[in-house]
Amino acid sequence: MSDTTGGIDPAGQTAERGRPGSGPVLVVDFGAQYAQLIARRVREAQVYSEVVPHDTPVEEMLRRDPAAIVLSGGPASVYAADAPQVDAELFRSGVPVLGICYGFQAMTRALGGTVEHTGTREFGRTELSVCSTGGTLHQELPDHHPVWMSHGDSVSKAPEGFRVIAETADTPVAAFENPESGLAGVQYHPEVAHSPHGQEVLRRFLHDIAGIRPRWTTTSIVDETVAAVRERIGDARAICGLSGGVDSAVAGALVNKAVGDQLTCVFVDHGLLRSGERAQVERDFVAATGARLVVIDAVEQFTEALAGVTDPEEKRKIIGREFIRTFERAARDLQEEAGQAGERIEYLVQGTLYPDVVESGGGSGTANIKSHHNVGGLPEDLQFDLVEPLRALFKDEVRRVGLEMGLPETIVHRQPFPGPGLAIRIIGEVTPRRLETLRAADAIAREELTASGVDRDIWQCPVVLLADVQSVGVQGDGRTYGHPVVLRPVSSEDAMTADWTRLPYEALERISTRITNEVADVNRVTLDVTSKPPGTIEWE
Ligand SMILES: Nc1ncnc2c1ncn2[C@@H]1O[C@H](COP(=O)(O)OP(=O)(O)OP(=O)(O)O)[C@@H](O)[C@H]1O
Ligand SMILES: O=c1[nH]c(=O)c2[nH+]cn([C@@H]3O[C@H](COP(=O)(O)O)[C@@H](O)[C@H]3O)c2[nH]1
Ligand SMILES: NC(=O)CC[C@H](N)C(=O)O
Ligand SMILES: [Mg+2]
Repeated sequence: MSDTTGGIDPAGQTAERGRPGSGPVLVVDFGAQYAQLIARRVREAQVYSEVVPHDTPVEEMLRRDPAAIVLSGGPASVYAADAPQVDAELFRSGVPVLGICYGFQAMTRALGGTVEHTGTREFGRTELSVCSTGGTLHQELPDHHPVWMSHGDSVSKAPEGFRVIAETADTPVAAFENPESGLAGVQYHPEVAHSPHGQEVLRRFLHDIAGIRPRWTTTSIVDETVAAVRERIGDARAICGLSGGVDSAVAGALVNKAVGDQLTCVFVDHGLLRSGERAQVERDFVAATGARLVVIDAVEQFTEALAGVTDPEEKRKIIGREFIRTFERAARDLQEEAGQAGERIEYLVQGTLYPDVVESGGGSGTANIKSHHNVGGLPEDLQFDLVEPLRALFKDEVRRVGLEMGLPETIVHRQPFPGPGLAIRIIGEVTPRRLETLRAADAIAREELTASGVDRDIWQCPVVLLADVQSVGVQGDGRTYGHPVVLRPVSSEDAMTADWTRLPYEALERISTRITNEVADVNRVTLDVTSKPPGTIEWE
């Protein structure tokens, strides 16, 4: 992925002990539930971090000049025939390594210690006893404190040269370290919120054992990304797909800062937008950034391409393709405008975030849940070079970068709206009439939610039109046979998981009454009370 990031690996996270490592902290993913969470916690300790799959060869990892490596947990048993292994070469490279759970066990095995299936299993909250020999990882922590466990195998003997620094009632080797070689491991999960001292343990490893200077701050993200983008784009020209959402606004602002008016932002009106969206984007973004913006009318093109299509993945792929065709058209127009002096526009900037990548099946061994139009929905014949400076980050991280760049709260705290727009909120074929119905219902819901002051409590509230479902109603003493809409209010930190928001009944009542009174084809309003997982936020 490094070739599409626009290069946000910060330089200079050097290990003070003269070890290599001006690159990121690499989290090696052994199929963990929490690999991204580890990377995120490392970034919270102000050290840049990215996840790599466990089958990445050691030489390839070392080529990135990692500041340290964290081996994640995973479902396998280290001694199973097909269990993913750690190449012992890694431990000879001098790069500091922290093993977590499976990573701890795999590290033990690679270094000559013993892992056993002892029959003891620990799941959930477990009390950790810090050994009297102390150790760097648990320095200044209480002698007994809770940690989160999830394992069936245990380390029964630490490798030679390692000091056991913690135990639990059932696990005699719950953590070890060899700080002189920059190596340490823990059986528990320091990355989860249920290990209340976990962040301190990670910090000890990164700052004290690995000797990395904490310098990944929003200021450094901005400076380093701007420098990397400037180097990547050089004198060339670029366009940025701008949606009015926070991700593309921040990506556009970063690139604008890097290359100024070599960048033109392109907003596509595909006819799948919400009411008033186009005008709002034209007004707010230009006012906030001064960047150059062109608006392309592609309503007819998208309407025709989507005619007759009902399958969600097919819709997403078509939308991804048509977005790119529209960007190509915009690039051609801009080149023609510039006349002979204008060179080909090679770069396309997108506000892609990590959740878009992982849901599109772009993580290591992760399933394709849905093809986000800007990742899994891209056509194979894509001619642009992608510049995606936020590709490793989560939205709350991006919001902090946006604030650092001085973008207004109206943009930074805007609720997300998916690129495929209302098309993935009409269950069934997308037609102009159905779009109009949904647009009207959505406008009412948004208006009422804002009026009841809950905008900042919810992540977003899609309104979904069940266009292929009809139900009988009675309105004005007459029978109606209309469509239901679904309200899907969710709360979330990063869209990877979400809960349904308990909205005030009064707000729900006003939304329901107004939609059924004011929107002709809708005679029923329902509420989606499903968390994610098992549901997703959007219905398609
Ligand atoms: N109407 C549009 N015109 C141009 N580009 C778009 C449009 N919609 C989406 N994109 C591109 O697709 C990317 C992904 O969309 P996505 O909705 O995830 O991000 P966003 O709109 O920037 O932020 P948010 O998630 O807050 O809505 C955007 O960052 C942008 O580059
Ligand atoms: O730009 C986008 N292109 C897409 O194809 C897309 N699909 C979902 N989303 C948004 O991503 C977040 C997670 O959504 P799901 O729980 O439905 O997967 C939610 O915020 C969704 O609104 C998209 N955004
Ligand atoms: N969460 C983990 O990494 C578990 C490791 C290993 N599968 C065990 O059960 O012990
Ligand atoms: Mg959006």
